[in-house]
Amino acid sequence: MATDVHGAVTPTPSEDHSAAVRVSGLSRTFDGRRVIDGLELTVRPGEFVALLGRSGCGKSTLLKILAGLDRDIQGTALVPRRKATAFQAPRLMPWKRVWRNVLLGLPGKPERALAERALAEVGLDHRVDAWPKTLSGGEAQRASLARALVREPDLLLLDEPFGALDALTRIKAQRLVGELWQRRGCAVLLVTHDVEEAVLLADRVLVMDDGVIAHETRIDLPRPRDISDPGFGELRAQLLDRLGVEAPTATPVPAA
Ligand SMILES: Nc1ncnc2c1ncn2[C@@H]1O[C@H](COP(=O)(O)OP(=O)(O)OP(=O)(O)O)[C@@H](O)[C@H]1O
Repeated sequence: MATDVHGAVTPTPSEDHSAAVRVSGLSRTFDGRRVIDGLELTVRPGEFVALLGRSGCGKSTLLKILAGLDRDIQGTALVPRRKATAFQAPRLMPWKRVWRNVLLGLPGKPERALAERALAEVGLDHRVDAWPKTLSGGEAQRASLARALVREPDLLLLDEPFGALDALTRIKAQRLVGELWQRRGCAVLLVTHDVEEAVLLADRVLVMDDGVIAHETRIDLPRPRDISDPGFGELRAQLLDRLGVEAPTATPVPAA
């Protein structure tokens, strides 16, 4: 069953299994400036979509709207009732142990075992009783992912979840998200600044500009993807070009 961002149950999407996100004519204005301007977007169930775009183009605004955190909109944004988010900052409550953070906000009296299972899925079974301040950056981000997974989402909204991680931890976290997505089969919308990350993980990469989806690239490379594959490099270069960034080239070795 899908709801719109105002929480009203829509008449048709419960039978409409063709989309996990259906956005139409969406606009959001801040101080007289239209940051999102008649945006159209459809994400299929189980699809992994990455969203790129220059800083300030409205990516996080779109994600907040889809998460139901910003309702001051025009147009429609239909999303599944079961959705979950993970942001760049893990947002763990420091006064609650990790497992309690994972269950935070769930209705009823969810059992600890539920949190334990989700924490095991992200490789944190040994940190169930830890306090958030004792977690490393990568562990905190994985706890935040466990909190999202425990909701069994049909749609996972990720806003730069790896942005603050060091390079090695980031690669591990990307791999984990790829595995979780394949195992869970939920749709993912990932906001990122990292073109390589987008090509590595997504079925489709969207570029946002001027308040709309200005460009889309389908990534048909087989998984698991290899960044040294020529096809990977080609797609990365195309997307960098779209973003107005020159792709790095090998530095010529000066003749002796
Ligand atoms: N609550 C707000 N009040 C006023 N302006 C806002 C508000 N939220 C966002 N904006 C403005 O809307 C524009 C889009 O912001 P948003 O955070 O969505 O961009 P972004 O594409 O996610 O940027 P970045 O890649 O730097 O995170 C920015 O110019 C921002 O200043």
